[in-house]
Amino acid sequence: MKQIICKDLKIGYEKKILINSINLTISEGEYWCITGANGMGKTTFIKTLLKLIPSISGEIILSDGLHQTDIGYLPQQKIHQKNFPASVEEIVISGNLNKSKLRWYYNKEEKARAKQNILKLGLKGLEKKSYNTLSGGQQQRVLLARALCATSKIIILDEPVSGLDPNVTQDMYNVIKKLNTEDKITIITISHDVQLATQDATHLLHFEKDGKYTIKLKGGSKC
Ligand SMILES: Nc1ncnc2c1ncn2[C@@H]1O[C@H](COP(=O)(O)OP(=O)(O)OP(=O)(O)O)[C@@H](O)[C@H]1O
Repeated sequence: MKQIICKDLKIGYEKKILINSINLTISEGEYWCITGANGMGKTTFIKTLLKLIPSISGEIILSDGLHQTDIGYLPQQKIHQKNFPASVEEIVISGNLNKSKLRWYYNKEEKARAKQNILKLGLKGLEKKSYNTLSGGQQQRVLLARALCATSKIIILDEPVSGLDPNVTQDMYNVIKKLNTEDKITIITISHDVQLATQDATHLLHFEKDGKYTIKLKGGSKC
């Protein structure tokens, strides 16, 4: 089932076009990995998909009843965010805010969903801990559990393993792979580690200089 269709999508900022004419379709259950050198426009692309910034031209079509709120987002963590003074359970349950914005409390299902995602991400026992006392890998799991409270359809991740040591990095990739293969969640992730990231990806979107890009499918064939 098609979920996101980009048609002649031109991305960038005022007077600065980064990628010209992106044409691609992301379907349910796919795992897209976006690579490219620094400054090529990877983060700009996902922010454009998330409608956090406007495109220069072209279209992003959400297909088959998908809504913008069905797209979960794990942003790149900035240093000051690592010191956020809230508990694990408070952060995870806040993933429901998009849906509950007309209410000032969380309902039963939202609380159950938060509990379930805490379990799924191996955070049981850490619920009352303050986020700023956790390791980098645990913090990423908390943010992923939060994103899962917002959606069970698509998750977009901006460099989810940045700053993690190799074992924790592999752990994080395993968690993401499980969400993709077992829960059928569509994954769109940015990575600098092409080899590790593409071990699980079904599609490799590579941004190049001069506004160009390539798409490779698992197994190496181009499309
Ligand atoms: N708000 C902004 N206004 C203007 N230019 C911006 C803005 N944000 C980013 N840029 C510029 O757009 C270009 C692409 O940035 P982007 O963050 O999308 O690259 P990236 O491929 O994700 O890089 P990295 O791998 O370093 O994270 C860079 O030259 C950057 O300086």
